[in-house]
Amino acid sequence: MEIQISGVKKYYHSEGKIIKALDGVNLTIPANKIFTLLGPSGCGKTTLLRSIVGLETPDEGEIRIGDTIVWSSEKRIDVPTEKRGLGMVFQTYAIWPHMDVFNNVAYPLQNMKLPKDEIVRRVEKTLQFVQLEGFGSRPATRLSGGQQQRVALARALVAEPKVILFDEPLSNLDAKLREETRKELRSFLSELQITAVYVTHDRIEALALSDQIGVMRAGNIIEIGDPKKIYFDSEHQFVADFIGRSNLLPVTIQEQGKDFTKVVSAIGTFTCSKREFPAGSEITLCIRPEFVDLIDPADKGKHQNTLTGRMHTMVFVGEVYESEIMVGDQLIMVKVDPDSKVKEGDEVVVSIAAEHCLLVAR
Ligand SMILES: Nc1ncnc2c1ncn2[C@@H]1O[C@H](COP(=O)(O)OP(=O)(O)OP(=O)(O)O)[C@@H](O)[C@H]1O
Repeated sequence: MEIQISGVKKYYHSEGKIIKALDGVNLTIPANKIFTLLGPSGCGKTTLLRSIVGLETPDEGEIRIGDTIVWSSEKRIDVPTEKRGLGMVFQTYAIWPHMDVFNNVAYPLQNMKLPKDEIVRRVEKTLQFVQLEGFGSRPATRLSGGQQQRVALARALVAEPKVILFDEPLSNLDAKLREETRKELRSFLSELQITAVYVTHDRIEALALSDQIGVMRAGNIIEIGDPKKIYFDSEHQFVADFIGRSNLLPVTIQEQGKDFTKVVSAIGTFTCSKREFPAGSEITLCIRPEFVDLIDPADKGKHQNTLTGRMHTMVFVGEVYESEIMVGDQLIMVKVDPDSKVKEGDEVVVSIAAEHCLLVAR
């Protein structure tokens, strides 16, 4: 089911200040996809999620789930949480320690007062789906973190909701388990064909899990796109910077060509992927470290956008050296192959293909 959010505002008043947690959010969350709200702490992700669920009452606007208006300030509609047909998984799994796995998962169905045999059938089907078949009588506390998270997922799914919402569900797991659970979750959700709304401030999680990402800043959605669009082709410096390591250089436009834009920075001119900006715009050139190529100085004339500098630092992190080159008085981050012969202090020449010179609004 599609979720439509129109003009939703939520202001908090604290110590004489107004906090604009949601500042007129307009957003369409597509049906049957994994949509992630990504942004730094305090940008309003949880407030938006809780407003969809009905745990938070916005000040203004309208929220529609499928064809049903679940909240509207103007029409004075406020459908209670339990009638919104949603499943929810929280950061703290919120599974009940005094119950076994079966009863944890069965709880929403028992609340709906379904017949006992129907409850057993649906709980078993859901436990099988999350690969916890045969765990029904296990006390919930005698499960690993990843298994507890799957119980929470099963409980959210058992009533067959049309929409499932996740608030940082993996943040209590260690790094390795988080990675595994992320993969599992993606495959569970893809198989179910369900609308999933996922809140995280972890960019890798957002990239790995989502069909679409909505990046939030200060109570607003500033950019929406699939993970590759957000990573490779973002439009705002804030998004480019938040989603991955990048070299950000202030630039001014020198020339708009037919299929390129030429810009000037403190360390030289760059020919970039074409992007139109209003005259006089203050813009930023974003270059990801993985697209800065070390080249043979003798080949300098054959390459675009070359820079000469000195290798400043090289930190070996396994698959690459995370390195920095000093060009003028600007440090440029670059990834260097682990078998490279280059050493700190060497003079080096790098080039960056125009297609990887991304111009973004500040
Ligand atoms: N009950 C409240 N009273 C006052 N301010 C609040 C309240 N709840 C949230 N806020 C403020 O509203 C803003 C948005 O909070 P929210 O929890 O939605 O952000 P978030 O993006 O989910 O952050 P995090 O990733 O840290 O959970 C923050 O500035 C927060 O301090």
